[in-house]
Amino acid sequence: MSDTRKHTEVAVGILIRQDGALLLSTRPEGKAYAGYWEFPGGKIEAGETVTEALRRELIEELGVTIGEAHEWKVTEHDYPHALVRLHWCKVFDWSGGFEMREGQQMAWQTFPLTVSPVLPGAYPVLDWLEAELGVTGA
Ligand SMILES: Nc1nc2c([nH]c(=O)n2[C@H]2C[C@H](O)[C@@H](COP(=O)(O)OP(=O)(O)OP(=O)(O)O)O2)c(=O)[nH]1
Repeated sequence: MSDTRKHTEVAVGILIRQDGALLLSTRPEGKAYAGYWEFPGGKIEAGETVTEALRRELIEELGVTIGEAHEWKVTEHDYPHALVRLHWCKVFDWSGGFEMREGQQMAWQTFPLTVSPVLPGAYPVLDWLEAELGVTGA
């Protein structure tokens, strides 16, 4: 029953470059929605904070060590494979190279996005980001 499904907690990083571009990457083969574009991140493991999980995931996936992660929004999405709770963090500082350690593709994006398809769980956040950049941009 849907109201008894347990949420999978996920930490997601919105890496924002100085020019305002956002980092998206593709989901590796073998995962649900393989090939879809998403913000980097992954499941929070037992005992981890959102920030700790995000830091670990970005090292594992991209070889990037993040500075401060600013927890921004929490959203939920009900997929056939999982009911996820997404903890969105903005990140402005990082160090290290971008190595696609899981064979992903990456792209720095501004609006309108030029990559697709994007994971549906990211749609609301993309709308908020686009609205913000519309206000603060230019
Ligand atoms: N990373 C990320 N996950 C997202 C986004 N939007 C969205 O709905 N999700 C969902 C998809 C997945 O169900 C879940 C993330 O889980 P995952 O399977 O990618 O995490 P993981 O890397 O820890 O996976 P694994 O080690 O278990 O293979 O969150 C997004 O923009 N980025």
